[in-house]
Amino acid sequence: MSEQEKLVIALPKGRILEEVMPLVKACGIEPEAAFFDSKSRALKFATNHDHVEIVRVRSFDVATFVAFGAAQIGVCGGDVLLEFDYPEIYAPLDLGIGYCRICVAEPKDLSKDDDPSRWSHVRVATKYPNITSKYFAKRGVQAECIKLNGAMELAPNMGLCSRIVDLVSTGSTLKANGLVEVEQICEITSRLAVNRTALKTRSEEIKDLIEKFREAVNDVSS
Ligand SMILES: Nc1ncnc2c1ncn2[C@@H]1O[C@H](COP(=O)(O)OP(=O)(O)OP(=O)(O)O)[C@@H](O)[C@H]1O
Ligand SMILES: O=P(O)(O)OC[C@H]1O[C@H](OP(=O)(O)OP(=O)(O)O)[C@H](O)[C@@H]1O
Repeated sequence: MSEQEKLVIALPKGRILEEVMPLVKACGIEPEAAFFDSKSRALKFATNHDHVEIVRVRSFDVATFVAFGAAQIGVCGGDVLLEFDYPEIYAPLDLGIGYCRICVAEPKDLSKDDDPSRWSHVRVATKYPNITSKYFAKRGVQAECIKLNGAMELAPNMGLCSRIVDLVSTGSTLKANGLVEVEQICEITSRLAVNRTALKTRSEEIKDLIEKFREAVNDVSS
């Protein structure tokens, strides 16, 4: 079988991977042993199906691989899908994993006398400049975004800005860095991401896989 004909599934190598693998297994897909070997430097893996391959990439890159058709299907956080907003991606299924929320946070001391409804301009450190700008634009607030790729919680303490927009789950990272949540932008879970062209040209196999994931999600939640 040529590489062209293979169905490529892109999975995120971070924290979601552990939660997504039971779903992949429930779909009847088992990656080769190297996938589970932390010493392996391989990035592309065969599976128990000749025509199915798995690539393991960074969470943000899953969306890019799927949008450009390098992978036909993938799993990534709703935060990533919102940030890129790729028209080429169809995200039909909430997988019910990777629960978190996108929030605006600021130092505890600042929050005591702060009133977010009076903001007209904010400088924000974030990994999500598009989500942040859109959110504040809707409220008529001009957002100046400083793009960071991690450790956003450091920014207010180091004079980069007063506020951040980041993912919050337990809240312990905010707390450990003297920050408090002042607004919630949206809730996030991980979703199945499908390339729209592939959905048309390889409709049967992709719809079949979406259905398998749907059943796996239902089985887990029932
Ligand atoms: N604290 C959290 N709790 C629950 N889900 C989270 C949390 N942080 C991130 N997520 C979800 O998991 C996804 C992947 O996050 P992860 O931390 O594994 O990778 P990353 O730091 O965004 O990317 P990378 O490490 O590849 O740069 C996020 O896009 C989000 O949907
Ligand atoms: O509310 P909590 O449960 O503390 O989780 C929130 C933290 O989790 C994520 O960071 P991650 O661990 O992915 O690190 P990074 O984004 O800095 O790489 C997010 O960016 C927050 O820093």
